[in-house]
Amino acid sequence: MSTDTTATLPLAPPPGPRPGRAGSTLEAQAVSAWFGTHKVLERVGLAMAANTVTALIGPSGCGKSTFLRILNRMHELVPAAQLAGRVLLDGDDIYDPARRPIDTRRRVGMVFQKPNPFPTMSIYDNVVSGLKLTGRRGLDKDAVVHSALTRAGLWHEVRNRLRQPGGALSGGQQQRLCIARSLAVDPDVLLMDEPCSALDPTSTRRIEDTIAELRDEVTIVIVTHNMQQAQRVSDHCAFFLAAEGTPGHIVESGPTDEVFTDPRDPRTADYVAGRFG
Ligand SMILES: Nc1ncnc2c1ncn2[C@@H]1O[C@H](COP(=O)(O)OP(=O)(O)OP(=O)(O)O)[C@@H](O)[C@H]1O
Repeated sequence: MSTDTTATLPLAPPPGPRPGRAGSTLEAQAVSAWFGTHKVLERVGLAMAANTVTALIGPSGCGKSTFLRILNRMHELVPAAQLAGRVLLDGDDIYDPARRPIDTRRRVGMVFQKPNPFPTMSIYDNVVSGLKLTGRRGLDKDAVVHSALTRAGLWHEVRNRLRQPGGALSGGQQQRLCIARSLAVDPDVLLMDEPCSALDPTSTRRIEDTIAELRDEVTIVIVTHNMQQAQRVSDHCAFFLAAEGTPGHIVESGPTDEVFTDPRDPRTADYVAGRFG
């Protein structure tokens, strides 16, 4: 790889979705969570089918982000955080003592609310930054960069400036760079915690387009406060609520169309109609 800041990668044809590749199923069973003595989730059960997008919706503080972090073992990094229940990734409990957290985090990637590329690191190095950490050595890095940036919908915008710093990109481009960084380690599941909340409408649409394209190869779980976005991007939807100081729980989950147009629970109807939260 040249150090020329205008360098492009001599690769053709551009890679599309990985052939024969499918996302994984993820299933939470009776998941409860605490921070110290504060119980924030109560026996949450949710099946997230392979190659679907599941949106987690609900008012602030009902435990959506905590639940998301439990799905890739980031919750346990918080001091005094505890949990009960099981999370099955393709049928295997990610909390089995024999399994290493790093293996789960390689298979279950995460994109955060605020784009967080390494700002002084080049675009190229940002994309490959997770490879060593996750034990994926000996790969053709140029091919990984080309593929991950293409799948994140960013390749054509940055192909001529791969050696420029990630921090020089716009907010929306930085978020797609973070998606590319997650994709570079070849995850089966991608968790997204309000990935568009810091972005303008155009950048938001680009990320939503990217989510639609990635559905064929990864299973996606997204937290969003934007009801239109939940309807646009998700196949399934789970409505969380933590009423009056009680721990967060799922009031209702199901196909997104049904949750929005024909909810079973009046609290869901009120929330999706914007009557509270
Ligand atoms: N690191 C932490 N230490 C202690 N309590 C925490 C921590 N993180 C979250 N909490 C608490 O857990 C509860 C659930 O928070 P969480 O961030 O999961 O909710 P949320 O639904 O994602 O909210 P928002 O939509 O505002 O992001 C809240 O009461 C919050 O104060």
